[in-house]
Amino acid sequence: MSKPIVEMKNVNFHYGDRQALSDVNFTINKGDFIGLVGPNGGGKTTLIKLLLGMEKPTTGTIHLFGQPIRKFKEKNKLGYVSQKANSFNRGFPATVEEVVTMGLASKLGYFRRLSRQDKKLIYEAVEKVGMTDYLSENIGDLSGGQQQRIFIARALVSNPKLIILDEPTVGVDAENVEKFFDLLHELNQQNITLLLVTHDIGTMTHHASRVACLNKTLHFHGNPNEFQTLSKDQLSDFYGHPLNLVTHEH
Ligand SMILES: Nc1ncnc2c1ncn2[C@@H]1O[C@H](COP(=O)(O)OP(=O)(O)OP(=O)(O)O)[C@@H](O)[C@H]1O
Repeated sequence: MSKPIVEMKNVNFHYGDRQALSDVNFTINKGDFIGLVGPNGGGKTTLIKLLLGMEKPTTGTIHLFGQPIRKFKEKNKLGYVSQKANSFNRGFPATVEEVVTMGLASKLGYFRRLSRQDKKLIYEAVEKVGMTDYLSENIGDLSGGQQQRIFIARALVSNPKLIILDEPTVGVDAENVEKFFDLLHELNQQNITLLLVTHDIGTMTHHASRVACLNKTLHFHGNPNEFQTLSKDQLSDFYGHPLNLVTHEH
């Protein structure tokens, strides 16, 4: 079996006196589509910051693509779509094409001319997310769900192997959430590994291949069917408060 893409071992993390992560052992294998859930303040964003190298574990180790994280340099293999990505105001002066082009910034520097190959990458990424008709529109004029697609395209231009998404469907209506998950499914079929932080447990369990539940430590890591069969008491223990798991019939 190939090495995991992400391997966290005995990871602890403190913000000053506050422990945000405690003895986290977590692996992501190639081809996984992991839904990361947990209560507010459970440490999901902190875990992402560690994977992106924005914070270092207080103790414990992290390997990315088989390398210790401090030696890992192939940043293009990691794509990131943040929670606040879809909050551009109307009239924000950048077109869809310009926003997606920013995904090549680490390769190009901001002001270099685009080569024909760069343009091809940009158009292919926009096509993959089904937004070709919107290339010259202002990003601020798109809906939250459409903006989120553009941010996926921006992540796709660097040809990432793992995309991390932090609550990408906040503020997106139910119908478009479903379409968004369909897009994630397609990307996953094209060999892109996904780590999705979400509070939308019902929709996620229909699409993810594994579910991880984080409340300081990893309380559950298994397949969505097992997650759905957890008892109310088990879920309440994980979440620190009662939780009704609402799943949607398909
Ligand atoms: N910069 C910071 N300084 C101090 N404490 C922080 C900081 N960022 C987060 N925390 C604390 O660390 C804990 C984990 O926070 P984190 O944002 O990782 O949780 P989360 O699971 O992403 O929450 P949510 O679902 O609400 O986004 C919380 O107790 C939070 O208050």
